[in-house]
Amino acid sequence: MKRRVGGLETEYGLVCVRADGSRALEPEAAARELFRPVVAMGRSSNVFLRNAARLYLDVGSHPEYATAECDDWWDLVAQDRAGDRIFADLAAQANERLAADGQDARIHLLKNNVDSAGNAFGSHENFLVDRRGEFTRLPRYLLPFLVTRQIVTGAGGVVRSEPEDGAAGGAPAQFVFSRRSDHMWEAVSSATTRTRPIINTRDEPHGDPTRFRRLHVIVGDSTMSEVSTHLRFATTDLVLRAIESGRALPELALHDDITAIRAVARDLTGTAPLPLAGGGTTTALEVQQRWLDHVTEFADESEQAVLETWQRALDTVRTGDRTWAAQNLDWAIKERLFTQVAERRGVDLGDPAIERLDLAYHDIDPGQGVFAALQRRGLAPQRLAEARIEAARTTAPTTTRAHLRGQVVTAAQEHGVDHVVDWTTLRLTRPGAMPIQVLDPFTTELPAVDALLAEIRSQGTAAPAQPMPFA
Ligand SMILES: Nc1ncnc2c1ncn2[C@@H]1O[C@H](COP(=O)(O)OP(=O)(O)OP(=O)(O)O)[C@@H](O)[C@H]1O
Ligand SMILES: [Mg+2]
Repeated sequence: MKRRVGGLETEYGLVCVRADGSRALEPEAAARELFRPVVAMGRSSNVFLRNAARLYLDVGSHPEYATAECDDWWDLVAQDRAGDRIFADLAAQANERLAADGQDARIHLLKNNVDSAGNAFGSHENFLVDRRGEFTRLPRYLLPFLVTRQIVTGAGGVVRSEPEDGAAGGAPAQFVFSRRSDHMWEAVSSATTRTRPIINTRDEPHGDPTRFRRLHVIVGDSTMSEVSTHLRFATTDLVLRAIESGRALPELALHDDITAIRAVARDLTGTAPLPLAGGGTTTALEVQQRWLDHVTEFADESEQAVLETWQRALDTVRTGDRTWAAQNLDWAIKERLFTQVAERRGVDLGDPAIERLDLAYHDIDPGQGVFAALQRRGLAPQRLAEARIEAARTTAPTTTRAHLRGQVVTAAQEHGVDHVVDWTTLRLTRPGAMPIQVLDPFTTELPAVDALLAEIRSQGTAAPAQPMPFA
């Protein structure tokens, strides 16, 4: 597929603490407070916004934002960043209500993947693929790429590895490319939580099932850096295109994906031997470089910047020179930050202060989050213009069917007309209203939608309702 649709689902960690750091509200109660304006406006904790994204409360009290369908990966980053701001505003509003109520309680939303109790939650990438392509052939080529992709796009973090010799004193704390690697239990499966696979095969295309499938990639870390988020989609898209092209591909199937993903996380040199299914070994750096070299053969002019950034990321691991990466890639930004703070305080990386810093890095509150503070000091990237991120809060991507959904939701909100939409369907809730199906994610114009918009405008109340106050 030359043009591909994709979307990113982010589950946020939710904590509500007192000024002394102890827990103030249980997650369920904090989530209820957070979603109060959403439920008041949308009469549900599962709504679609004017930017065509889905905002909802998933099981386990993890607020989730799923971006609209994008076919440009910088658009996707803008839509994702807009989601952070929408949730940051909801949290700020909830905190004002709690304070006005005299409660010593503050909600924090964390765009990360593991909470302090060791529970993992997700950041799922969705890619449209052709039904006729051999879906069953995908994992063989995609898995080695995804297992090793963390050396580029991992969020970084600290784990306590098992001591190799059972020595006393506990396991040493160690910086890793991705903590999520330890929470992956299967390579491919149709479950998302129970066994947590790298690729989820649940067949839910959100489109014409005879033409499309939706590839659901579960392995990614939530990334704060726009460069890291962009690379997750841009590199995977290129690899998918290579697989779809039918040409000869790098044969790098690993002997054991799950053992390998944990080993890759812990090896900051990228050179630890990874046994291949067909005998012999490879390394994380080799797998990534082979794929990069392979896709370079057919990438076009507009993709040169992605190839260069990908190469820079690999060179960082190969040479150990962090100059560029420590200001661009999440794992390297965190590696430098944690190392500096640990040295300054005379503690090791396993110290609780470093764990708190890790959480604060992912706090989406623009005033309290460490990532936002680093951005202000020029130590973390901001590639997208401020205006583009702000516009993405209320404007859907214009090059996919999200454009249609965005128009319908915007008009319905402005005119106070009850409606129900999902990824494929648009309809009014009045009795007898016919649903409009948009089964091709690339559709951006449809006469039936024009008619629906005219109906909404004619039905609308004389004094239009205000759009949702948070987006
Ligand atoms: N045909 C498609 N191909 C690829 N991505 C799609 C397609 N249709 C929708 N998407 C994207 O897939 C994501 C779906 O998010 P959603 O949270 O609803 O996921 P789900 O897997 O269907 O459900 P849940 O998270 O409730 O299990 C969105 O980011 C959306 O933009
Ligand atoms: Mg979801």
